[in-house]
Amino acid sequence: MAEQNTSPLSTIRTAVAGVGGYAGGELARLLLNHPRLAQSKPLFLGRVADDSSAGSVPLESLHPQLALGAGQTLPPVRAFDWKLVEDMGIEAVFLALPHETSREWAPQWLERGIKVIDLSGAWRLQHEVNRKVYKLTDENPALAASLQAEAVFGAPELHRKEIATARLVANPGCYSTSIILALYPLIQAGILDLDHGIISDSKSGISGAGKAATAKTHFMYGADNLSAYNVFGHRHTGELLEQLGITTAQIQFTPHLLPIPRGILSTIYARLGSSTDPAQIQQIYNAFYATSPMVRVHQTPALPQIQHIVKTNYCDIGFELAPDGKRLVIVSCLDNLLKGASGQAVQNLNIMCGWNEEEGLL
Ligand SMILES: NC(=O)C1=CN([C@@H]2O[C@H](COP(=O)(O)OP(=O)(O)OC[C@H]3O[C@@H](n4cnc5c(N)ncnc54)[C@H](OP(=O)(O)O)[C@@H]3O)[C@@H](O)[C@H]2O)C=CC1
Ligand SMILES: CC(=O)N[C@@H](CCC(=O)OP(=O)(O)O)C(=O)O
Repeated sequence: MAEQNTSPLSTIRTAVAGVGGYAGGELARLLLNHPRLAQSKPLFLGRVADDSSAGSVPLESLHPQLALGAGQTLPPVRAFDWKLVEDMGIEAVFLALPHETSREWAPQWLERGIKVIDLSGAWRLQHEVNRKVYKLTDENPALAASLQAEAVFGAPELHRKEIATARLVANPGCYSTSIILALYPLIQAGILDLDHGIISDSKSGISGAGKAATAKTHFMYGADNLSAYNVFGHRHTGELLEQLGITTAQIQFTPHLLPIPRGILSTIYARLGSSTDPAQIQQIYNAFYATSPMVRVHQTPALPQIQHIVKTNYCDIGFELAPDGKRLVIVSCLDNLLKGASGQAVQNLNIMCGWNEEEGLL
C-alpha cells in the first residue's frame, strides 16, 4: 500500500471550478462516487448564464451522462461566489480552468486557506524559461513567485511525500505523465545513454484539446487522420526537462493528434549506456512501482494498448529490448482525462487527505 498521512481526514469539503469542461465532468463523476465524500457532495462552479433566474444550472444539462434515475438529484452547477464558497466551508478546490485563469485564481483560494489542486499548466514549471510558453501574467509577481516555489508537481509516483502536505498541487500534463512515468525509473537508475538522445513519439485522443472545437480538432480535420504538431515547442517539454533532469538536447517529444475521443500512447526510443538484459529493466520498473497502485508494469515483451486504459486511472508501461541489449523501446499508455488529468487530481486529493491513493478510482 502507498504511504499515508499519520492522521487521515474522515472527509473533506471540495469544490470544482470549471465543472462544465471535459476534465470538470470527469471530476464531477469521480467525486460524486467517491466513498469518502458520500456525505459531503462537492460544490460545482461554472459559468452560469446571467439570465439563469436560479443562479444555477443542473449538472446533467452540462453532462447528461451523469444524470441519475427518478427521484435522485445531483448538486447543481452554481455561479461563482465567494460567499457561497465560505458558507459551504470549502477546504479544497480543483481548478479545471484555462491556464491563465488558474494562474489568476489560485492565489485567491489559497489566501482563504483553501487547498488548490490545479489541473492546468499554470503552476507546473519552476523555471521561467520553461514557463514562458504559457505567456502568464501575474498581478502580484512577488506572491506568484513565492507560490510557484511552494507548488508541488502532482505526480504521486514521484512526489507522494510532498503532495501529502502541499497547499498547491500542480497536476501534471497528460502527455508529460505518460512520458515521465516511463522514463523516471530508468533515468534514476542511471542506465540510459542520455546524450544519445531519447525520442518520445506520443499520440493523443482529441479530448486532450478541451471541449471547444478548433480548426485542428474539428471532426473534419481529426477524423480519418493522424497528424504531428508542435514538433519543437510543445508546452509539456518543460515538464519533461524539470522532472527528469534532462536537457532539451537529450529529448525529442513529438505529439500527434489521434482520431479517437480519449487515450494517450507514447512510444519512447532510448539507448542504454551499456548492454544489459531485459530482466534488469523489468526489475527496475517492478521495484520502482511496487507501491504505486495506479501504475501497471507489463511483463516484457507485452506492450500496453489504449483500449486497456481508456476510462481507467491506470498508466500502463511496457518495454522491449533489442537483441543487442542496448536499443530500448518503451510504451506508456493512459487516459488523458483520468490519469492525465482528473483521475490523477483525485489521486492527489486522496494523498492530501491521508487516504489510500487509489480510493474512488478503481
Ligand atoms: N483535456 C485534457 O485531456 C486535459 C486537460 N488539462 C487541463 O485541465 C484544464 C481544463 O481542461 P478541459 O476540461 O479539457 O478544458 P475545457 O475547455 O473542456 O473546459 C474548460 C472549462 O473552463 C471554463 N472556463 C473557460 N474560461 C473561463 C473563464 N475565463 N472563467 C471561468 N471559467 C472558464 C469553461 O467554462 P464553460 O463550460 O462555460 O465553457 C469550462 O468549464 C485546462 O487547464 C487543461 O489544460 C490537463 C490535462 C489533460
Ligand atoms: C490533444 C491535445 O491537444 N492535447 C493538449 C494537451 C492536453 C493537456 O495535457 O493539457 P494541459 O493543457 O493541461 O497541459 C495539447 O497538445 O495542447
